Amino acid sequence: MRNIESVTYNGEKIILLDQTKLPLEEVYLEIDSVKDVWDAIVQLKVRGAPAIGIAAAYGVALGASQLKEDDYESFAAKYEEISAYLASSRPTAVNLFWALNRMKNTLVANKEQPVAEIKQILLNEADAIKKDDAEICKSIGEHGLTLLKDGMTLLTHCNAGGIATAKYGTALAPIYLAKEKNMDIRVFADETRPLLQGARLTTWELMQADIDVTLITDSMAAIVMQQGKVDAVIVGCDRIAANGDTANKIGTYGLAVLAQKHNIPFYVASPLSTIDMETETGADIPIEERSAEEITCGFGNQTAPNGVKVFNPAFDVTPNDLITAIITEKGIISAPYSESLKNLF
Ligand SMILES: CSC[C@@H](O)[C@@H](O)C(=O)COP(=O)(O)O
Repeated sequence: MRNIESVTYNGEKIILLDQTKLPLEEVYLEIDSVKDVWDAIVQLKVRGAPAIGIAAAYGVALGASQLKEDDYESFAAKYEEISAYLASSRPTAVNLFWALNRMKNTLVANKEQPVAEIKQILLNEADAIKKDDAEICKSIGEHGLTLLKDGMTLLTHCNAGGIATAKYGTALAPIYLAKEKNMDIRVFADETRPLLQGARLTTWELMQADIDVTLITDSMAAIVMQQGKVDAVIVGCDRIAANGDTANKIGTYGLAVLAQKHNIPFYVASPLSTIDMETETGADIPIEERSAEEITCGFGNQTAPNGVKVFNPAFDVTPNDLITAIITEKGIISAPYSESLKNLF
């Protein structure tokens, strides 16, 4: 598998794979300001819950490294401002807040160190978050692989692959590991309106790895399931509430309903960093709403009348009773999720 890094740090700048340019161009941005990290997250140049967390961790570490304050109190006050700013970029993926929290804990744990030292410790912590994520994704892949059999066809939505994480992805990790074992796994990739993460990113990633992928529009998921062409659905997620309700890219809930109707298992792949035990149910998960133009004028092509009213939620919530199992780095869990999730921590 080609190692495509969506987020790296070269000692001076954050290097981001610009996911808005894919699949036509593989462009890497060199970022040296917190504002540019914020913009990249908002504009989905870097996207996918774990990758957003990694980018925010590097963002806050980079911002801290540029601060002039050399006493801890004033340094920490400025640090808080940077962290709060990055936290305001996108509301749904809990990994953003999880990563900023881990960084803050590192700051506080090292408050007795000289500020110059703390700056390096923060950069090291961002590196550690990224390194951990690659290992976590591999482990999700290993657990997920136990659910796959040679010859299976999976359906996935959005992009929960390597470029949405440090490596391997979450939903795509078992598929990559199956490929390493020469298993024959086929994938239907939903286009994923309106920003086409499935069409642009998942197909690109899987084709790079020589995995058999077939692109369908979101509205074709029903027919491929009805025709018996799908053995399981596997998706990533942006936040799992304490009762197992799961927020993921808009359209995921509909897929889960369809999967139930057709007796197809519906799997969610999730690192523990995406599980939010402080959010009780899906109703409490903040759902990002994005601009009308993403629907009326997608990729610069106007497809709706000027002034039309638009509703554009970026995520929906799949109720826990539609989820066959959640695949984590610590193993596969199933209902009742309130108990099985609690046992993971
Ligand atoms: C491993 S990525 C999991 C999720 O973040 C992914 O499925 C998803 O919904 C991404 O949405 P996006 O808006 O592209 O950031």
